[in-house]
Amino acid sequence: PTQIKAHQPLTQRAVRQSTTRTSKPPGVALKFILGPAVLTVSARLFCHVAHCEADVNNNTPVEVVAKNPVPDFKWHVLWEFVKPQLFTLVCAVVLAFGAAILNIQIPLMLGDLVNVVARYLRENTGNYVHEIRGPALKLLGLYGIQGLLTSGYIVLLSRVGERVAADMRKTLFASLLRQDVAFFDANKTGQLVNRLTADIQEFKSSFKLVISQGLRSITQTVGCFVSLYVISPKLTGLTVLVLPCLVGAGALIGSFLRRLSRLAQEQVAKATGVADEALGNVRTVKAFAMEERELQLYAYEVDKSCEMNENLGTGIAIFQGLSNIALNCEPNVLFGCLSDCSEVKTHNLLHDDFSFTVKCILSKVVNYKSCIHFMFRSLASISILFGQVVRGMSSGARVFEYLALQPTIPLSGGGRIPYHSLTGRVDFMNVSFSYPTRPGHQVLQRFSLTLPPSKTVAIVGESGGGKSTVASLLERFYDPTSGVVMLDGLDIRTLDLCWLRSQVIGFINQEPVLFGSSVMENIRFGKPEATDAEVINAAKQANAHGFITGFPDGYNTVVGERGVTLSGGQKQRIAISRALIKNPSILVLDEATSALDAESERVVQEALDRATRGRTVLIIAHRLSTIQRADLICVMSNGRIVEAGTHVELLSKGGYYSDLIRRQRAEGQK
Ligand SMILES: Nc1ncnc2c1ncn2[C@@H]1O[C@H](COP(=O)(O)OP(=O)(O)OP(=O)(O)O)[C@@H](O)[C@H]1O
Repeated sequence: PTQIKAHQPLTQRAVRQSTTRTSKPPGVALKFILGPAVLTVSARLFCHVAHCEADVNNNTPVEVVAKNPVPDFKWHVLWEFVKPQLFTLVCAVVLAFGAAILNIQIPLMLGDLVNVVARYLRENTGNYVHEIRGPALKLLGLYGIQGLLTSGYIVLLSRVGERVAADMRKTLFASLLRQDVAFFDANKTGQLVNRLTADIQEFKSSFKLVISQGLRSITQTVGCFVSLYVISPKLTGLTVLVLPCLVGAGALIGSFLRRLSRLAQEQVAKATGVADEALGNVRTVKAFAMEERELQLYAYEVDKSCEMNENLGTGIAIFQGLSNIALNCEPNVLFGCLSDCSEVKTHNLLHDDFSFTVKCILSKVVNYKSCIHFMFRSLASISILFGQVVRGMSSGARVFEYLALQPTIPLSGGGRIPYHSLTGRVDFMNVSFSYPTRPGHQVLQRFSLTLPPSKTVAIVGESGGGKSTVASLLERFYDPTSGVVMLDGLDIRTLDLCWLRSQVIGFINQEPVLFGSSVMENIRFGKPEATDAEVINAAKQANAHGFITGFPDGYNTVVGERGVTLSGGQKQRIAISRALIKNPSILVLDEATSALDAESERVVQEALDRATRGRTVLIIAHRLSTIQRADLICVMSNGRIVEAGTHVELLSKGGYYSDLIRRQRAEGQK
């Protein structure tokens, strides 16, 4: 049996396993009824806690965004997107309204036509063709105009929908790119991409459907209502009394369904996140033969989202069923009251002829009943639309939630130091820091360090000691919880961040990430306005020109997603070229050679030695051999500098550094 199991296709096994994992516990329906309520209460509590912790640390409470389960749908934000399309939208609405009015006219015209046919059949006199021509042509004309109006409003409406969706996508993408690094620590990429794609798609579909179908149903309802009033004002009054109760009950169930929808959409985004992570790291997944586990994880999340969406579907179905029952029963209840209706009594008094009275009332009743049925059918289709409104609004709310986010570290604004007077001196003064996603864990504690202009400072120390965090603070990926980082004596929080990152600091890390475009574009990423000659010059400085020109397509070689078609050393040298092209005053090398083999390291090190000349350099190093020539070496432990000096000074001290060197040599000999 084990063997048979081993040969089962992955999908079947994963699906089976995930089914067992997600098999419904008893009372699952209850969970979904109580769940949202409990979540709302608990989310409020937790949000509060997260907020308090973040406040204590003076950091962005990023979790608040991630944990807030029900963002509100903000009409004013929608208005901002719709405003530029207002003229087109109004035209679409007018055309749709015209089409709906004609829709009401068509049965009446059809009635005229049928009357002519019936009269001719009954009396068999007159010129049939002559008599039928008028109503028939009118009806044909009506069909034609109705068709034109319908095409017109669909064209306009789809234009509005597409443009609103495109604007939303662009604005949301811009808003996401603006966010702090801490925001990306707290939110999975797949979930963010889901908001850009699935949520906006859902919102767009709902938007278009609600306007086209909603307008038709509402117009028909209003048209029928007027007809009802003409037939019997009293019965219509009774209807008006009953309707608000139905609408109130509907709104109540609606808010519950919206919450359910929101949870279901969150779950879909979570499943996308799992797939995104697995596909994005497919080499690691394959290297560990983890395809099956990833599939199980994905199947588990998909099953959960399927279950939640089924529950939502059941909720919507129950709601629509109930509203249909209510809408269909209402006319009958009204007619139950008809015997009591004074209109009937008046008819009885006025007309002694009982059969005449019955005929009059019956025709009125039939008219009223068919009219009210037509109206309730329209109302029923509005209630069906309601499901779409629920989904559309919660998708919209999810999009708007991220649009409203303001980064705590603004990308632009602040001062710039003129290039000729910039020395590149950096001071960390009493910096304490904890990551916003882990506010209780202090990574740096009253950390102080100076990077003198044009000198090389290396930080070494145990793993997790906070070395990379120092580099992140210099790049201003995060702001210190307390203390200050200064550039040429100015707090970097007062400087223009865009200038700082694009012109002052060059950053090269252990695993350089390239984009799936050409070598030329990847290097130019460091300075978009750079000429081809500048790109080639930067590549020469980084020892990259030789291998690039060795490729058949030279600088036009496409490097594949994240640079998969290049070796580690080649990627690193392109990353160095990318950093050098902006001619930065400060270079940060975060373990830039630690992922390379000895030969690649030698070539890259050569490039780095050339690149670091005349600049302020911060090297975060694992391999101590690469930093021996640094002007200052600092040993970090638990977020503090415990030892500092040159290689020779530190060796002679016989402290932490010499201990590290000894350990590394011992590891190398093993
Ligand atoms: N984005 C993050 N969110 C939360 N905690 C983080 C984050 N990045 C790092 N940390 C934590 O901060 C501490 C310091 O990490 P850091 O990467 O600065 O150490 P390091 O000295 O560079 O380690 P290594 O030499 O292994 O790269 C670690 O405990 C780590 O778990």
